[in-house]
Amino acid sequence: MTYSVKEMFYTLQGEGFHTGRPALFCRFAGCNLWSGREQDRRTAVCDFCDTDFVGTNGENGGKFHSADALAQQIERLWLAGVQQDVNRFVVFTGGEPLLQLDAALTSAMHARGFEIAVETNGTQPVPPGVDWLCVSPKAAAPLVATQGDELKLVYPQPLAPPEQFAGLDFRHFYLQALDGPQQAQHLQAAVAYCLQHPQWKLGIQTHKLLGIP
Ligand SMILES: C[S@@+](CC[C@H](N)C(=O)[O-])C[C@H]1O[C@@H](n2cnc3c(N)ncnc32)[C@H](O)[C@@H]1O
Ligand SMILES: Nc1nc2[nH]cc(C(=O)O)c2c(=O)[nH]1
Ligand code: SF4
Ligand SMILES: [Mg+2]
Repeated sequence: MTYSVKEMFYTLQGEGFHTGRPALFCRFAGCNLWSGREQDRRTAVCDFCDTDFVGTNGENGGKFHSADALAQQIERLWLAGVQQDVNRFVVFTGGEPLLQLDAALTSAMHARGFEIAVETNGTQPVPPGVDWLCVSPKAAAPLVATQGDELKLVYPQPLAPPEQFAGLDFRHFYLQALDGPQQAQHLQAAVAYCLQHPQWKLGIQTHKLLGIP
């Protein structure tokens, strides 16, 4: 298996349950719900993406020709970032990470002592070895990952209201305001929804507030 990685960076998890936790982010290239090209955004299944996941030209990006080669580079970047080597934590995201993440790579990360988190749109089967699964469903995309650790719904999506997901098997339910020109209104609406439906917590994209990657 060859893995195509857009970028890798050491930062704090900015979103969801593990907000604030130091993590090595591995952003895979490519997604099944958008080409990543602006001219295709209007017609994409997922049209609000805040991320550039095209190609392998980002910081520490590239093609890795085996699970071990990629795991070794993730470990190197982790070690380059930390002073105290504890609590090893990798977040696989993208693009859509479950187009590429496989059992060989989760095994190679576990062999190096990493806890593994995944940020997925929920349209792909989940490989074995994922320690923390965050599913972020998209309206008009089939949801196959109906259980996990946190469900993080970008809000509002008129065709994917929270009630559609409230019965699924997750430990935490977050509404994350849709970032864009209307973000302030979306935040207010998310606050109001959480107040009325205490099953849900407000999720903030804290890295954007902090100005960190
Ligand atoms: C860029 S996606 C990559 C992982 C995966 N493809 C997914 O959609 O979950 C990472 C997270 O950012 C969220 N996200 C993307 N665009 C956003 C936006 N404009 N506002 C708020 N959250 C957004 C996604 O829903 C997802 O939870
Ligand atoms: N700091 C930080 N936290 C994040 N949590 C999820 C992210 C993502 O793009 O998947 C992300 C990201 O891009 N940066
Ligand atoms: S599914 Fe995720 S990576 Fe793909 S376009 Fe949507 S937010 Fe971006
Ligand atoms: Mg992001």
